[in-house]
Order: sequence, then C-alpha cells, then structure tokens
Amino acid sequence: MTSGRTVLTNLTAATLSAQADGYGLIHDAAIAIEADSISWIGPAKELPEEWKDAPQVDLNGRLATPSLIDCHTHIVYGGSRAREFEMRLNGATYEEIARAGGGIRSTVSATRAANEEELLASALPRVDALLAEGVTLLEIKSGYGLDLDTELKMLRVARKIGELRPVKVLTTFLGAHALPPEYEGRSDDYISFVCDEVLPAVKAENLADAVDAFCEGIAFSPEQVSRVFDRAQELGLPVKIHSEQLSNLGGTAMAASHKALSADHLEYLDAAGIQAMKDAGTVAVLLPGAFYFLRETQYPPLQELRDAGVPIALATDANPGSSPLTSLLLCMNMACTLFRMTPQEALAGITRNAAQALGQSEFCGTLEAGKQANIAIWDVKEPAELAYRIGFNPLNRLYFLGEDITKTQAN
Ligand SMILES: O=C(O)CC[C@@H]1NC(=O)NC1=O
Ligand SMILES: [Fe+3]
Repeated sequence: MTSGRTVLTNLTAATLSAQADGYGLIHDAAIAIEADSISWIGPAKELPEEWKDAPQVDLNGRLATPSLIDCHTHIVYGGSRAREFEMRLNGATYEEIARAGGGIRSTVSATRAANEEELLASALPRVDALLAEGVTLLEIKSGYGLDLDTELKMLRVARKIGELRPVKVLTTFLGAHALPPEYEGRSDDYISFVCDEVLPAVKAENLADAVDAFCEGIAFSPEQVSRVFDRAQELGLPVKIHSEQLSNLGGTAMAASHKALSADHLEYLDAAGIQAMKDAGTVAVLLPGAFYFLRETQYPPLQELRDAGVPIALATDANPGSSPLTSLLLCMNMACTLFRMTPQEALAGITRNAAQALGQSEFCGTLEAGKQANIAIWDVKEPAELAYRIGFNPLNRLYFLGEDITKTQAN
C-alpha cells in the first residue's frame, strides 16, 4: 500500500493524453499518487512543494505508461478447441469438424456442462497471463451458454474474477452470440427468448455492464440485433457489437444508431459505417488475433478510420474458436505487422481508446491528474519497443488504484 502519498521519480512518462501529440511523452518526469488516483504528473523539476516530503520511488529511467486494458474478451468458457485446430490442419473441412461436434456449439456444450468452480478454474490462468503483462481493466463476455442458467453462470464467474484478482472486470451479456441447437431454424424465437427472459434476469441480478451481439450471416441479422439493443436500452444498458467480421450486413451503422460504445472486428466495414461511427462517437475495436488465426485476407479500413477521426482500440478477443490469444503485447505487434498501425496507435488502442470503448474514459486509460493511478512501468527505453518485441514481456512494476501490485526484484 502506498501509505496514501507516493511520488514516482526518474522516469519517462507516456501519458497517452488525447490533448498531447503522439505518446504525450514527459521526460525526467514525476507522478504524484494520492490514495487511488494520480494527483499530479509533470517534469520532476516542477514537482509542487507539498509533494517534496512524500515517500519517493526511483524508477531508474524506466518508461511509465497507463496500465493496459483488454476491452473485448470471451475469456470464460468450458472445454478447448485445440483438437479442432489439429483436425483443420490435418485437412478436415468445416463441415467435418461440425459433424464431429466441433465449432462454437462444442464450446456451448462444454460450458453448459461445467459448474462455476470449473469455469473459474479454467479462466484464471488465461486471465493471469493478461495481468502479467500489466492489464488492470478487463472486459469479459458471456455467450457460450445460450440458455438462461448458463448465461447467468458465465456472468457470475466473470464478476468473481474481479473479486479474486487485482483487476477491474466489466461484464458484457452476449446472449445473441450464436443460435443454440434447441432453437435450430427458429432464430426469431431465440431473439424473443433473449429479449424477454434472459436480458431481464441478467439485469435483475446486475450481472452485466453492457450488451453485445454477433451481427453476421452465421449469427444474427441487423433487425434481430436491433431488437436486442432496443431491449438493452430499455433496461438502461449500453451496447456494443461484433460486426462486419466476415461480410457487410450494415450492422455497424445499425449499432451506431443505438449510440453503441464500440463496433468490433470491422474487416468489411464500409464508408457508411465509418460515417455512422464518427457521428455517434462509436469506437472501432480491431481484433488482429482473430484476423491472424482465421487467416483472414480482408483488412479493416484503417486509413479511412484514421481519416474520419474514429478512435481505434485493440483487444485480444480471447476465445477458444477464432482467437485463443491472451497477450495484449503480441496483439499490438499483430496490429502493427498485419494492419500497419503505428506503435503509438497500437499503445493508444490498448489504453486510452480501449477505456473509451468501455465507457471508462473519465476514470482511466491515460496518465493524467484525476485519473486512477493505474500505471505500468516497463524495462524499455522507448514506447515502440512494447509493440516491436514478439513474445517478450518487459513489465517491471504495476500500480493498480495506487497500489504496487507487482513486486519485482529489479530495482
Ligand atoms: O468460435 C468461437 O468460439 C467464437 C467465434 C467468435 N465469436 C464471434 O462473435 N466472432 C468470432 O470470431
Ligand atoms: Fe469476440
């Protein structure tokens, strides 16, 4: 615990402030922490007098950034799809895999069969991999239950993770993720079940902070998703969407008309969707892990999103089928290497813009006075190294709500 007042010194701060150019770098910086917040940040030589007597932590010239935010994960689920991965690489077709019980429905079966303790035990190692890289805010979706009890079970497990680990967890109800077998051929009836039975129960138990849906030919239409979003907004829940991942159904524009926090995937996004996001303030969340793992060839329209000034976030999309990725540092490298994002855009994508995609901008995502003291300290000389290295974790120290939660030997 920081005894309430601490000054971090001898560091370079990448503030990621929206008002600053590039990384918002402050060289020879100091950060004054009081309780759980940043009270002051700036050049150490300008440290206010009242902080001169506070305990200091010398960070030996290391780099400080906002701690990391994974704004899109399906990290709670039962079973594994590794066998399916192997079948595919041995030449099995999608149909053969489905007939063998593979695909998203295999995860649904495994998740329905697992109890809360089993789901928690299987999720925690995946969550710990993210926390080891400096994640302090994590979004976790449901969507592998597709029935009332299992959707509630998943969201309870997600809430439990936030109680057991030093991380803020925001939960998202994703009942409209896929059509469960018992509703085969009756997708409108399933959407009615989601809207009339599951969503009210989720809200009554305060289990979700937002509502998501998969708008795709293999999932649900814009009209069906719009029904879910109307119900979510009647219940006072913000919305976000998986859209334009495999085709363009106009889901992004529909979500923007509901003032969606974010639209995610976006490989097939068009100009109308971009304009709608710009007008609504909807964040674009790119998911390079799914693009990479599915060997997608359609690139998201990065330059058009830049030109329109739409904020761009990044996330792991950690899930067993399309993105078994639990590294935001590797996610940054993928975004740069595959999508040609700059390292600065990638770092903003897992800090400031990820916070905005979760409606958390007033609390975190940058190193600025008044924000939570969620600060990652890195053994690197410049911020670009965080996206440049592949499979290397240079995290030296991590502050969450003002507390040093990663003890390190290095000094
Ligand atoms: O295959 C799975 O388990 C999830 C796939 C995943 N879900 C979604 O909405 N898009 C995806 O790629
Ligand atoms: Fe996803």
